[in-house]
Parts: sequence; C-alpha cells; structure tokens
Amino acid sequence: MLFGKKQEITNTETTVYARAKINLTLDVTGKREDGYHTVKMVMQSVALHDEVRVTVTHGEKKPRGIVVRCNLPYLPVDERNLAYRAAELFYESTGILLETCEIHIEKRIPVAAGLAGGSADAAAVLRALASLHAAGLTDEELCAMGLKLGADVPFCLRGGTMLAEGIGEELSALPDMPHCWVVLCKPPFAVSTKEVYQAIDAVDIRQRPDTAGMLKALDRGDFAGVCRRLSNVMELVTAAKRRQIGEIKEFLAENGANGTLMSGSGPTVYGLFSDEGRAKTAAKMLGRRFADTFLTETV
Ligand SMILES: C[C@](O)(CO)[C@H](O)COP(=O)(O)OP(=O)(O)OC[C@H]1O[C@@H](n2ccc(N)nc2=O)[C@H](O)[C@@H]1O
Ligand SMILES: Nc1ncnc2c1ncn2[C@@H]1O[C@H](COP(=O)(O)OP(=O)(O)OP(=O)(O)O)[C@@H](O)[C@H]1O
Repeated sequence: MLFGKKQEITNTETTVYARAKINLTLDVTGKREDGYHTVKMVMQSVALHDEVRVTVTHGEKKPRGIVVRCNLPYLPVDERNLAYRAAELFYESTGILLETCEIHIEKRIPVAAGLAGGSADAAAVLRALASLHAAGLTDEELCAMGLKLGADVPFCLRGGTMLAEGIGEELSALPDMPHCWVVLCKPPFAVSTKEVYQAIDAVDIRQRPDTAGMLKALDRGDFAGVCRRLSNVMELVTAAKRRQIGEIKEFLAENGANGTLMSGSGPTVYGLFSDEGRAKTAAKMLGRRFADTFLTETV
C-alpha cells in the first residue's frame, strides 16, 4: 500500500551564463545553393550575458513537456523561442525521455541586436541539458546539434576568440584577444539578420576586412593592431539605412574608444577601450541618449 509512502522527487537544476558576442571582423564571401551565405569572421565573447536556469524534474505530478519563462514579457516562450527549440531538439536527437524541463531566461542581452542573444540562450540550454542528463555528448556533437538551430549557435557553445568560416560553424580557436573594456550601444530599432544577408547580395563590396592581418594582430597580442582592423561588410547595409550607427561610432571614437564597429547584422555598435575610466564615462554619456547602452569587457 502506498499510503504514507513518500513519493520520490528529484529536481536537477543548473544555471548557465549565455554570453553575448561581438564580431571583430565580418566578411561575406559567397552564397550557397540553400541561400545561406559563406562568411569569414572573427568573433569574440563578452561578459554581458543572459542567465539561463534549467530545471529537469522527475517523478513529480507535473505535466510532461518544456516550459519557458522569461523576464521580458514580449519575448515568445513557445516554439518561437530558440531556447525552447534547443530543448526540443536535445530530447529528440538524444532519445532521452522528456519529463518536465523548465527554462527560465533572465534576459539582459538586447534582442535582435547583432549580439547573438537568442543563439546564446539556445547554446546555454544545450549545455545545461547535456550536463543535467550526463548525456556524454562531445563538443562536436553539441555543435552539430546547435547548427540546426542557427549559424551563431556553434560559436556560442564554444565562446572565446574564434575564427568562424563556412556559414559560421567551422570554428578555429584563436589566441585570446587582449583584455579590454567594451561599450555596447543599441539604437532603438531592431534588425532582421535575414534581411541584411539578402540586401548584401546587391552590394558591391569594395573594401573587405583584412582577416589575415587581424589574425596576426591577435597572434602578437597587439591591441592597437586589432582596433585598426575592425571591419564589418554588413555596415554597408545597416549603417547606410540608419545614420545613428555612424553617429554612435563617431561619439565613441571622440570619447576615447581605441576602435569602433557595428556587431553582426547590427544595429548594436561597440567601442573597444583599453582605459576603464574612459569606457565608463563614454557609456554613461551614451546611456543618456540610448537606453540600451552597456559597459562590459572581453572574456
Ligand atoms: C550575422 C551573424 O550574427 C554574424 O555572427 C550571423 O551570421 C547570423 O547568425 P544567426 O543569427 O544564427 O543566423 P540564422 O538564425 O542561422 O539565420 C537567419 C537568417 O540569416 C541568413 N543567414 C544566416 C547565416 C549565414 N551564414 N548566412 C545567411 O544567409 C539566412 O537567410 C537565415 O534565414
Ligand atoms: N531566447 C531568445 N532571445 C532573444 N530573441 C529570441 C529568443 N528566441 C527567439 N528570439 C527571436 O529571435 C529574433 C532575433 O533575436 P536575437 O536577439 O537572437 O538576434 P541577434 O542578436 O541579432 O542574433 P544574431 O546576432 O545571431 O543575428 C528576435 O526577433 C526574437 O523574437
């Protein structure tokens, strides 16, 4: 008889930091038959992160399934959320029995900003579930899973300083970028990555990033050399449409940034600073005009 017998309840929980990325270089080198573009880009993780808490519950009287919660009320929490899709894909591809998987996203990375916020959350969910279920997946297996969710997810799984080729999934680890302070500023509009990739097909790209030079600068640990070579062909699309991109870059440069660039498809613009004080002051001043301004650092 079960009366009086304690039901076994096991909750397993972990919290993963989902870090934002910036692009130090971004070149679009071609287009595949499936419409995806080939790229060559140097990517860098920064300390700004979402906090992704994943709880897997066994044996409790809860409905089976994936539940996503988020502090931002306007973000979808169903299949449209990349974190939800990451969990779904994890259970489908591993064959692990899905009981209750609860995901809480404390969102700090601005949305649709060129900082890979959604991809970072997806990567965090894959890492969390692989660890909670002791799934024994290799990094390669996790990255292959991540790529099905988005081109930036494999990088978000690895992090650090990386050269990304293919459509973003062929990753080579680079020497860590010399530590610096990063001021991120997102003007108040969102950008669709898909539309920027579509628009770039019609652009005559005359000046491409010096990726080889960037790799050499990173090898030498040459911060000034890195700053001189910051370059993103997507500025040709996004900055051409929105003057605020250029204005923010100018403001950052005038206020002590050693280098400035738009990240990914935009619209976030960043400034790299060797001097923390100058970075703080620039962030404070920009923050008065643009609410989505953050002071962070490379990791
Ligand atoms: C711009 C970057 O952020 C630079 O790091 C990434 O390349 C974007 O990666 P992402 O947001 O993870 O991209 P996905 O979610 O896979 O794709 C969104 C859309 O962007 C386009 N896309 C994306 C990546 C790529 N290499 N070529 C593309 O043409 C595709 O039309 C796709 O439908
Ligand atoms: N967990 C999530 N966090 C943020 N956005 C999400 C998430 N899941 C789905 N989305 C949707 O994805 C779209 C892109 O958001 P995201 O913040 O990832 O863009 P991004 O930073 O420009 O990405 P990338 O730099 O990889 O192109 C948004 O319109 C948003 O509604």
